[in-house]
Amino acid sequence: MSKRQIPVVVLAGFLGSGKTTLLNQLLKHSGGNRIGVVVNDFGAIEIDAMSVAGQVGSTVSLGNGCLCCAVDGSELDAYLEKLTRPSVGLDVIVIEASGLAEPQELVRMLLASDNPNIVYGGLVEVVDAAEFDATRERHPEIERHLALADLVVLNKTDRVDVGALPGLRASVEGFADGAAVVESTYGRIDPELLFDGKPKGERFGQLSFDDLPEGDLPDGDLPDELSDDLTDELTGDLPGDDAPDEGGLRGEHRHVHLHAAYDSVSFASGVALHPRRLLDFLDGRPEGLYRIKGFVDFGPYDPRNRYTLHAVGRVLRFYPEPWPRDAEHGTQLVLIGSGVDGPALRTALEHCRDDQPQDAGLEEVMWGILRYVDEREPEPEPQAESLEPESAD
Ligand SMILES: Nc1nc2c(ncn2[C@@H]2O[C@H](COP(=O)(O)OP(=O)(O)OP(=O)(O)O)[C@@H](O)[C@H]2O)c(=O)[nH]1
Repeated sequence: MSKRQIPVVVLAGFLGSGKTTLLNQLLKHSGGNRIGVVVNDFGAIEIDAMSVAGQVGSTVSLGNGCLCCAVDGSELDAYLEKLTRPSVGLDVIVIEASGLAEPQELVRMLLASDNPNIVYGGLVEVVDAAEFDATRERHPEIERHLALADLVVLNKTDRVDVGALPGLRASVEGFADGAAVVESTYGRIDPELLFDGKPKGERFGQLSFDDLPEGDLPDGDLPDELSDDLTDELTGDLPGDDAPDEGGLRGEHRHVHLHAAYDSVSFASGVALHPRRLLDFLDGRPEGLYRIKGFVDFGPYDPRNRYTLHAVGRVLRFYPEPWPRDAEHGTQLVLIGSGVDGPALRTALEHCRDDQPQDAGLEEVMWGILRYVDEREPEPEPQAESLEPESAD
């Protein structure tokens, strides 16, 4: 009797494009589908894993470092093995890649997996509409990612002039090589696009090893010493199927990865941060510091709420929400940037700590922060009841 294989969808997209937001939308409006989630954070503190709704149960976290650099994908295989046990009863698994992952490496791992219970379900690439041109200029690799996508979600259209949207969409479609492009705000897409329904007449879930070399880095873009190796790899040298090449180009140096140019800095503090000091830090953040995310504790300045902080490029937002019951109060931040001075950033954040609050209770201390407060994205009408996931074990 043939068993139904569980589709595994890769959710990719550059830093801050809206992957976690989209994933949370899917989880809330799953239409009765049971979704397993694998989250891959780039920083040492697993902010994404903590930000996924219903994170207990069928969510597993592959933290600290891009999954695309796992040489043989064995860690991923181990998690997929757990998630695909019949007792878990999942209909679909979504892997949220880090914002710097190379999607083709993840796709390759899935295609190479010998887990008989899964089938590769396609690559969804999330694009920040407002940042698309700037990101592409800095990282032309994005064009390559779009070419591999089965579905492109042009997200944050609310941040783009209505008049500019058709041109932007046409540009994205030009790179997307026939894949469906859907526009969204706050990741609100029809969940059917990922589950049963595939965009009619368009490519979805058809990628195979043969497709992966296409649109990948041409030799000319690579340093000479890397190009032969990459060509080998793209022409069928599957991850893990030859002897490790210690000290050679295998693993982290073998392919040119987007995240090679980025560093992450993690900062945690049990001492509350002073709102004004943090704001000064954020106002003066260096240009290369593209992404900041995490949770901030302003202690006595707002004892009821924790503040989720998101900076994407120059956009800064705080989202206050009551501290979860029993949550230990504290600040946890991940900062991701290119050409940034990690120790200096950490020192600057340490200076934001407020050991002896002098002006606690003075409302105006929070005013600066409140200028950046965004209401949580408005909820659309519920489309279906959500389903509480079971434990993966
Ligand atoms: N204006 C606007 N903001 C959005 C939209 N979608 C997401 N955001 C915001 O963009 C920020 C980043 O969103 P995330 O979902 O965390 O992005 P991500 O791709 O998971 O980020 P990384 O995992 O760091 O790569 C958050 O502040 C979101 O609320 C949108 O459609 N419009």
